Amino acid sequence: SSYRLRDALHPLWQSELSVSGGTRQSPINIQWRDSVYDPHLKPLKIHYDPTTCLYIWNNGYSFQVEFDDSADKSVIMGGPLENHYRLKQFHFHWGAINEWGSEHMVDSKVYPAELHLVHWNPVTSTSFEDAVMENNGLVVIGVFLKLGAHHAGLQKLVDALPAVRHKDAIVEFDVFDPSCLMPSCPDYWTYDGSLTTPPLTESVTWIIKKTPIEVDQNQLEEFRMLLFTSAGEEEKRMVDNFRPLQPLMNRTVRSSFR
Ligand SMILES: NS(=O)(=O)c1ccc(NC(=O)NCCO)cc1
Ligand SMILES: [Zn+2]
Repeated sequence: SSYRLRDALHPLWQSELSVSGGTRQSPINIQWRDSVYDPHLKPLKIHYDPTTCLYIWNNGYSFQVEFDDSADKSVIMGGPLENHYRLKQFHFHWGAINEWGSEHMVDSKVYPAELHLVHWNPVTSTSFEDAVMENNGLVVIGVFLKLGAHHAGLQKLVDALPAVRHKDAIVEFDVFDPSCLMPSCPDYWTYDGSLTTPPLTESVTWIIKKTPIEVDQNQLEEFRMLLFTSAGEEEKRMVDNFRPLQPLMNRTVRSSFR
């Protein structure tokens, strides 16, 4: 729709026009009826160790929670994956108002926000930075957020946001289990895509959960009080930090459910 076009020219994405030749870019609109049920897809297995949580910081695009990925402590496996992947970080994308904010869409339905849990393949890469450049080096689990009940698990994260209001602010965040942000429904879609912010590399196996989690208005408002800007600069609210939809091109989205 119209605001998507406006966002394509949003300062954050002026480089948008420079990514030429991409054949598997993200995000996409998932057309439920065009997705193909794949009976070979296994249930996703998630084992996060809350003590691997390190800190939360404002990287100027989003707020991000970083994990200790020096061992196979917080890992995912199963689903469409051939081996295990290590959790590196998670972050969110959201809008200025509840009418938009997610990166992916389902039948053109947009959610107010989207969580991304970013993992890398320690079997084919020696570090996250390497895996960013590897075909299928990364797995990102996408979880939609919808307006509804207060999310108690998220609140611990929200309470830390004032401490990372400005770009490059960082605060220790010791014990947090991101499994609490996962919907209980096991259903997901999966497709081959890319990072949605520079370097936009086409190294991501996306796993998009079908069922959103619920958060309340106050929790979304707290996201919108973060700033893109550093301390001392003219304040710019951190909102609309999502990339516009990208063409599906020659890709099929598979579903784990009928
Ligand atoms: N939004 S997204 O596709 O999940 C994503 C995840 C990681 C990155 N990049 C990243 O973590 N870079 C740090 C060092 O390469 C960019 C976008
Ligand atoms: Zn993201």
